[in-house]
Amino acid sequence: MLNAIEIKPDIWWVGGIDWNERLFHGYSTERGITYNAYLILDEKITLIDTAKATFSDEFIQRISQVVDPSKIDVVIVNHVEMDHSGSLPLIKKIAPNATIYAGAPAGVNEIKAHFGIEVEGVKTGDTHSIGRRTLSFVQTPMVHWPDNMVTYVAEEKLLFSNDAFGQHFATTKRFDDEVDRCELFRQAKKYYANIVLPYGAQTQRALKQVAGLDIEMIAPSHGCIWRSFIPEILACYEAWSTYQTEEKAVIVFDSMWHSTEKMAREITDAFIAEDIPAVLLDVKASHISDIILEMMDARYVAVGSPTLNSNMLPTVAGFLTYMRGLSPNNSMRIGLAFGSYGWAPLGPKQVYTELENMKFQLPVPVITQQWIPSEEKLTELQVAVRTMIEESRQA
Ligand SMILES: Cc1cc2nc3c(=O)[nH]c(=O)nc-3n(C[C@H](O)[C@H](O)[C@H](O)COP(=O)(O)O)c2cc1C
Repeated sequence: MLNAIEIKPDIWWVGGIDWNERLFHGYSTERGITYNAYLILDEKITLIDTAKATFSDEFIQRISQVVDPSKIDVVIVNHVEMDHSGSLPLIKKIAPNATIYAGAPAGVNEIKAHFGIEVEGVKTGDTHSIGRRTLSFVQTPMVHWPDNMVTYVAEEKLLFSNDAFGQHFATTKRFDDEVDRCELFRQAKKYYANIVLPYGAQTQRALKQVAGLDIEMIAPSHGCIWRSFIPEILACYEAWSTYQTEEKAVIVFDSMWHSTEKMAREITDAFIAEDIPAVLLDVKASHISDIILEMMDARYVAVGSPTLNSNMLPTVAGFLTYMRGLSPNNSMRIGLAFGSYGWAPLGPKQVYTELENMKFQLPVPVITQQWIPSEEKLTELQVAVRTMIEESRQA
């Protein structure tokens, strides 16, 4: 087993590593997950967050390598979701005299609802001395649950950021500069796209709140700790939370007999012909959480479905439902709906209505094709792409 790791003098990583989790509440986690918890040895022995219940054995073993777990005096619950709080009842049993703190009122109420445990509430601006160090709390509601908060230790210039700045990335390495940088930022972006995306305004507020803090280390509750690339990840969060897009097209489709696929390929080629990077994704082959990752910074999004039993294909509907929930501020994006049909073009029309409801700019009406795409239809698609690009350039 990987031992507890000292991340600063007397501050230890004691979390769990979930090497083989591949689907985490509908999010494909191809690199696994870590549940990070941290132990501070001070006059009051303090635990920052816990681990998913199924990882409580390794979590307790790691704490035991550093200190007798029954000696824990203080537990901070930055977030009540059970991947971080699942081992709280066990800690409460092992260290019954520990004082547990969570954000008030949401965190306090959620812990009671999950575990029937009464805890102390803290609010933004509250501080708690644990000896040589003082913990300061900043509530960051809806980044990504109502209870979220971060804990700052000024003496260490250390921010325990919980889910913010996290990545689903199982590794024996604990720091950003010890792992492949491209993979690290890809996983940070995928995490943002699938977890934090609906909460851009709240993330902006949280970024402003922590902007005044002197930070040399950000220790999230998932993945690697940031110490070498803090300005870079802060810049990413600034861009992602303000929904910045770039000249990039994502074409998403499903197809039974390749007609809609042929249309999707034509659209892709039309973007490439205009020197715009394009990504072609069949929803059968790509997980929706990866499609959202690709889509997050794309200015152009084309979605295609044929008609099946008077509807769009369920795979495409699933993707659109997922996108709707993540509400990625599509008003900055130019959309296109397309698809094939046999006798009534209801599938592509439904796609169009969905994109319209999600506030995409739609300069071109839905493009439908009865049965197999004709040469004229393929030309119409090329023209549509050029219209989309003009629309963007005029804005
Ligand atoms: C099981 C099945 C159900 C279909 N239902 C409809 C329908 O309700 N309305 C319609 O217009 N076409 C329907 N079609 C025809 C397809 O939409 C048509 O073959 C289309 O060209 C398929 O596009 P694709 O090659 O992209 O899959 C159906 C086809 C299949 C195989």
